[in-house]
Amino acid sequence: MSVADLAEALGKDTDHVFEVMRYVDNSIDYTRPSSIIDNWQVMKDVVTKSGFRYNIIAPPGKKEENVKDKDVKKRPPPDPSVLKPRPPVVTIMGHVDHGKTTLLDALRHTAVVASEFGGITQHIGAFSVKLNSGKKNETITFLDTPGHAAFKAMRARGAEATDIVVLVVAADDGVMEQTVESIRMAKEANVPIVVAINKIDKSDADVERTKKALLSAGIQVEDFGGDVQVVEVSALKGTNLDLLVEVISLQAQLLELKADPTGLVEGVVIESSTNVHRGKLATIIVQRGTLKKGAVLVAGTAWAKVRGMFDDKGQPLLSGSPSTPVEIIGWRDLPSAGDEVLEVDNEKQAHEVVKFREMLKMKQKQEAAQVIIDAKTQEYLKEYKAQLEKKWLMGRRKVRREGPRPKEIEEDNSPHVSIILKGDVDGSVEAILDVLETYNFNDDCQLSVIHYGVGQVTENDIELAETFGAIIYCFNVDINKNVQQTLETKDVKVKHHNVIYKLVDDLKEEISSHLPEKEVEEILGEANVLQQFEVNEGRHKVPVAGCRCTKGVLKKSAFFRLVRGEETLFEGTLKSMRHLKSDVDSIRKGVECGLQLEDKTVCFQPGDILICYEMKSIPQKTSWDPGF
Ligand SMILES: Nc1nc2c(ncn2[C@@H]2O[C@H](COP(=O)(O)OP(=O)(O)OP(=O)(O)O)[C@@H](O)[C@H]2O)c(=O)[nH]1
Repeated sequence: MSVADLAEALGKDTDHVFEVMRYVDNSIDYTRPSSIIDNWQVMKDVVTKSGFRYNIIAPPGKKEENVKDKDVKKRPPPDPSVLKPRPPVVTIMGHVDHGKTTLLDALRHTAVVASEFGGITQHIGAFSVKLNSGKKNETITFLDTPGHAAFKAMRARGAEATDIVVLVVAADDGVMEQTVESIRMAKEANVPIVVAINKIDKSDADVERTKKALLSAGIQVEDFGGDVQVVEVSALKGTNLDLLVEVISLQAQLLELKADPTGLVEGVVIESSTNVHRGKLATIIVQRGTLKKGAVLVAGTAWAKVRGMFDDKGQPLLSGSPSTPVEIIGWRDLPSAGDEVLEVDNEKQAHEVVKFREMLKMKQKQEAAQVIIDAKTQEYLKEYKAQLEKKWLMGRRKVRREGPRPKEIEEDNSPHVSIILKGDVDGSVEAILDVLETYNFNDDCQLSVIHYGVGQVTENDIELAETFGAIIYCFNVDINKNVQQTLETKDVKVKHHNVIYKLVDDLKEEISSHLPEKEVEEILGEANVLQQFEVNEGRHKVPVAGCRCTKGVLKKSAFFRLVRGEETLFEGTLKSMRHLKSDVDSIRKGVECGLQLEDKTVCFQPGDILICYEMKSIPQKTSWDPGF
């Protein structure tokens, strides 16, 4: 930072910085506004002496590039003329243990049996069931992740992958908590329901009761005149599964499900996993376009160049049309279930999209972190202020924040200085208060901070100052015209400062001026005792010191101290001062004289010293050392 930069950061001019630097060590080299302050301590000192506080933060990173929106979005809705029928995508939902997994297994088994390839099914998150009857090539796609958690997760990401919900309700158990929850979620997503009343093979199965309970739960069962189809099945025994598939197919026909099989692929990730042999895998359901090998896909911040596609029987696929679950190999990163899948033109675009999305993600993370940091800072500041208040109240004996009551002032004649402190920012006021904290009341003058705050001087401040006889100290704040007018009618002192140490120096002077004057000795002269005489005073003989003035002057009216070696034998006034035979008022250096003390009992010896002094009153200075 240069001197000019620092001045700007402080909201001052460079003269201010140079002025403060006069009181800062090692700052002699910084003579021009462009001088770079390379000494950290100098920087800190200038800041604190200016009444600010500093925060140490990491240097700002590279300036954010002005990145263009490189994201890729879904295409606008297709022209109805290009739409082709597509299979329904079905999710099975229901209460715990009502038989979702068993039903899926049974349906998958049906699929295997019906499959022309045969082979072993593998779990890829979804599978297709070919209908035995009906139109040729008619299939249903089942999402192989039962339970509403998966459904919820998909919806939370805005992926409406499901066309029909099969609600499994165990006939022995009836409608339970998660049955109701599943109904609510399907309704919210506006997805039609087909009910599979399961476990009808069980002896305690009660289909009628279950239907009634469903009706109460808001399902318009067809037996009761509603439009929701109900199939009674046994997933375990395989009873009525064909019927269930037919009913689903019927429901799908009612929905007239269609999709655009042309153009760039759009889809949704159903499941993703890593396989030691095959690498990163993800099953997607194509929703638009037809997926081909070599296509480049983006899902969240992951991308893939499709190296291979497989169906749920592990058979390689050449293409994936809408509603078909396809397992894809070729992912560089694993996408997450529910991620929207979009085909892009080439790898370069995939890179750009991913980079852009990562940048957005990072930004969101930073913003979220900033919110937390801001909240923490606020919390810290609040705590800091509370502590400051507490500190001031505790330190009242030293420096009274509240100051004395007006009545106390009238009764209390001991020296005190009351102040009101107004500053431009919290930091400066607190910094000054911190300095005032170092004031030591041993000084015999009490310092009271009647009031402090941020902002301009107000009428209220003036009123307070008048009541308490306080001085208003302004740090970097002005007084507006109206307040100035009020001020002119009052006997209130206002002092302006914009450098802390100057404000403190001023306050020191103010405090000093309130201290009582101090009595000090002023040595006028010194005399050596040559011998003791005795003179008659009435009937008594009194001792007189025969001396020579060796330093300064001896004044008769002044005080004298008789010193013998280390010992002081007398302190007081003279009875008489003579030179030869005559009384004199003073004796100069080199002149001999006879001095008689007020105390006649004091005897003299040659070699004694008499010191002549006067008492003088001098103004006191406060001993307060604020540390700078
Ligand atoms: N008798 C009979 N038992 C069944 C039937 N369907 C499922 N079960 C049994 O009910 C129990 C629970 O079946 P699951 O398929 O695991 O139930 P789920 O709904 O998938 O359970 P969660 O995965 O825990 O939610 C198992 O012991 C099944 O064998 C059925 O039609 N008849």
